[in-house]
Amino acid sequence: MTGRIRAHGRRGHETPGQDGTHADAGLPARGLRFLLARRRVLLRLVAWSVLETGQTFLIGYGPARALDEGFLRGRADVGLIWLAVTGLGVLVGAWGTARVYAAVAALVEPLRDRLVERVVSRGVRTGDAGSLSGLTQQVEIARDTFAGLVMVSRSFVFTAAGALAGLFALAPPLLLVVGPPLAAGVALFAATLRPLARRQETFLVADEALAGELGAVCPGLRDITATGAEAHIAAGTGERVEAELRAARALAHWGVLRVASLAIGGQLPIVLLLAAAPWLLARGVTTGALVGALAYVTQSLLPALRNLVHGLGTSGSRLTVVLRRLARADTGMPTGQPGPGLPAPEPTEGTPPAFSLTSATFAYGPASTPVVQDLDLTLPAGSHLAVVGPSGAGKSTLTALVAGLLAPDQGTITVGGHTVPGPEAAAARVLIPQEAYVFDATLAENLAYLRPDAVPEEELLAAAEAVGLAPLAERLGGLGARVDPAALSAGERQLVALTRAYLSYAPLALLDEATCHLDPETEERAERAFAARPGGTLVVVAHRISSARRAGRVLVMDGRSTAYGGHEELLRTSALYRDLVGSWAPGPSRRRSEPALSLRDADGVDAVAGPGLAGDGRHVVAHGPVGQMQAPGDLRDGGSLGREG
Ligand SMILES: Nc1ncnc2c1ncn2[C@@H]1O[C@H](COP(=O)(O)OP(=O)(O)OP(=O)(O)O)[C@@H](O)[C@H]1O
Repeated sequence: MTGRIRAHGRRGHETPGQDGTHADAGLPARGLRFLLARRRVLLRLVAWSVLETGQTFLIGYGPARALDEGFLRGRADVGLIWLAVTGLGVLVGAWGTARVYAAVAALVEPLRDRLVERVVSRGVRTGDAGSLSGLTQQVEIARDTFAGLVMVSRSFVFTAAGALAGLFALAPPLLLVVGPPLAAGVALFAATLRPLARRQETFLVADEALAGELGAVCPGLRDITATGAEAHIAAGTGERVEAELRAARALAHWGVLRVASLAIGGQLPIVLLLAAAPWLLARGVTTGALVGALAYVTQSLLPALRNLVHGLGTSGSRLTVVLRRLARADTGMPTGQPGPGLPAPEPTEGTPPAFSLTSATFAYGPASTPVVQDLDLTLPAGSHLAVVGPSGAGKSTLTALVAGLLAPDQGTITVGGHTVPGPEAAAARVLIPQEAYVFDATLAENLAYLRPDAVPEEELLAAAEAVGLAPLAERLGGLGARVDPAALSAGERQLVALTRAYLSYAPLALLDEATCHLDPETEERAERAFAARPGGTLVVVAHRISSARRAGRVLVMDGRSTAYGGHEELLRTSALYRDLVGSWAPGPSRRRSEPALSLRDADGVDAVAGPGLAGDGRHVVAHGPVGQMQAPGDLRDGGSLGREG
């Protein structure tokens, strides 16, 4: 078979409650306790930050003095000395900032260590390696974000202190011009902080939910199409896109206020200083002081405020979300709601064939040799067909055409009387590929995924029993047990996928080597269960002779030539089929005296065949080891093949 996708994705359905977006009263108190326990580090941080205050002070004061006492009085040497003092101040400030980083590390690393310790001990206790790796990643986010927050908020406080002190030292009237808009901007920002943080959180949760959804969906696109779940997946993903869009809009509305606070607190003072220049000069404010004030606003206050607004506005809420999750050891695991699945097929007048190909031709490229050419094949509802052929003969291509994954270049295909491709046809078939799609949710959610309705527990258990999943279900801990796809063997995943398909309303089941990892007995049980679905049709791309024997009809594919008939008939008529049967591992030979199937032709005359059956236009009554089909119409015959090789 061609490669198939195994998606281990999970369907995250995070709600604010689950995600910890509601207030967690313990968190601020714990944060305060953490800081108080590190008073010495905090003191060191303050001490080094004071150097930054001094640097800020000099950024405005130095140039002001250089102008007023130096350059404007024709004393360039004095001006240069003041500029040199300013430069020295900047150097000392930079040295202080480097020490600040070390102090911040001393504050942040213990937080990280403590969080890692908690996360790891929880992971060791629960043995939940997947959640452990997710949580440690969140710890790193928390560490980086916390460090960023400490830096920007500290920087704003000490820069603002230095700038305000400088303005006062230069000329107190300058404070009257710069102070009120700065205070108004900071007040507006403070007022928007909480609502903005809530919206930021909502956005983050919506963003993660969408990313989780896409992470789960994208690797399984082929399987989703194969199982006809496109509409459901599109609806689920669409909801998440909408949720993120709504969250982004709400965030943007509040973001406008954030920009306004920056404009009022950081940019308005520049305009006011320029506009009030005559008034200030008239009150004895010197030119140098005016230039110094402009330097404070443009070089210190505005950048510090901008960092605060962006840093606290974005990182603050991110940190809150992450810390809450870590505090609750909650990574937002999914609730994994079962999807609406496939709609029940519309009841139709009469019973259309399970599928029908009319002059179907398909090639993978315009210049390629067709894999399927001019094929007419009609399979009555309720049949059991095995598709066999050497590797590369086109078996998967045929199932993909019937499933609507590929479109024929010529001819038409219908499933359940509905044209392929189309939603009705998609709802009438389920394709189970070789690589089974199992997702990280409960077993019940995995099994009921293709059902639009709530599936009673008894039905799930009955399906598990029929397909052969029951022992695994018991071992996993029942229907409510969480399934870790990576912890299942390939065969176990196939059993889960088969049971899911068994429970779906799609009457046509296409098993594209979907049982290749099962042992022969389990494979037989699963195939028989599918064949016995009332009104169900089973198409199996067979990889064992036993599969072909069990099926009422066999389609032999070999490039562009095909042969169609019962097992015995094909043994007589198809050299390729004889070769294939010979090359398959021989099972214990059946005694010819023990008929596997008895055939009753259309006139009610019984005929006896060996393993398998033969002949068009016959009804089949099964008994004996191969004939344990239970459902009426299980091996109903009547398939027709327009083109035989
Ligand atoms: N996506 C593709 N693009 C181009 N050629 C393809 C593609 N998929 C299959 N083919 C070719 O089409 C032919 C039929 O492939 P297909 O997978 O249907 O065969 P198969 O009978 O299912 O083989 P197997 O038993 O090995 O899985 C092969 O020659 C294969 O190389």
